[in-house]
Amino acid sequence: MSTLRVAVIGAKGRIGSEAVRAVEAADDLELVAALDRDDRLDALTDAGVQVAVDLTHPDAVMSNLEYVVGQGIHAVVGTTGWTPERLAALEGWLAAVPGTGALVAPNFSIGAVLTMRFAQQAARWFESVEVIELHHDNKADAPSGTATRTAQLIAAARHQAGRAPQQDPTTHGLQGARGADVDGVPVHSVRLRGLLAHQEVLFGGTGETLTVRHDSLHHSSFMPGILLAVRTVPTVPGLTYGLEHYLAGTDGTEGI
Ligand SMILES: NC(=O)C1=CN([C@@H]2O[C@H](COP(=O)(O)OP(=O)(O)OC[C@H]3O[C@@H](n4cnc5c(N)ncnc54)[C@H](OP(=O)(O)O)[C@@H]3O)[C@@H](O)[C@H]2O)C=CC1
Ligand SMILES: O=C(O)C1=N[C@H](C(=O)O)C[C@H](O)C1
Repeated sequence: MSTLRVAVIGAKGRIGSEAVRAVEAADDLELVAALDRDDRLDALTDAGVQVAVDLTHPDAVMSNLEYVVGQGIHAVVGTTGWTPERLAALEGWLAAVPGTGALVAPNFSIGAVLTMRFAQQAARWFESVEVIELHHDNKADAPSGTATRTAQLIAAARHQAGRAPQQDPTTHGLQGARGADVDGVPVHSVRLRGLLAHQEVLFGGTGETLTVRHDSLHHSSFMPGILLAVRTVPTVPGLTYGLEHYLAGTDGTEGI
């Protein structure tokens, strides 16, 4: 059986080290490069890498991807900090190397992908919605990539349903008390030692609330999604945003 030659960039980090172990344990994948800060990216070409997994830092990911995609290496990206401008830049680099694919996944865990989907479905039925994300105390970015994407999806679903933007009644208070505004959806970020990655989406209507909650309790929760992405990305040229696009059909159904 021929194996896919894989690299992990950010290999010494919390999720990167788990990804190294997951790739090494997969019979159909071969870990041929494990890079971290200060390692040279040309090691990827020297090692004949076919798929590179970036799990680094919002400050590092764009220069990494410019090199990776420029070399025609497929990219699986879990690193956060994505903006429309960054996605457009990545799309431009991919267009210059036809046949090369990149997946940017705000979250690789199935539960988080489902949370986003359920939140999208619920969004049009409730007047109020707020997102609370809770993470470990070393996280560099806030709000989390997952919470940002969740709020964007909720806002788009509300807009599509013709729902008016939420009105914030606050006239007195401290700056920041109502969280960050992501497309009109308040997003609150908690950073606490002992946590890993958690999210609640709170919906409110007349006399009722609905809470959709997801908890990643260990970095192993992200591994099935990363391995699926590594195996799929060579078959999907161009930019894909969100693991849900790779899940369709994997269990014989239409996907989520
Ligand atoms: N999409 C998803 O499902 C998930 C995404 N993430 C995201 O992944 C990213 C990493 O998270 P986490 O593992 O917790 O962070 P860590 O800080 O634990 O790991 C990042 C690693 O990348 C290294 N690094 C920094 N810059 C570079 C560079 N230019 N080249 C190579 N390596 C570099 C860091 O080195 P140093 O320590 O020296 O800075 C560190 O070893 C974050 O953006 C996080 O949000 C995390 C979990 C799940
Ligand atoms: O930094 C993390 O830990 C995580 N980052 C991603 C995010 O910002 O959404 C995914 C998950 O929440 C873990």
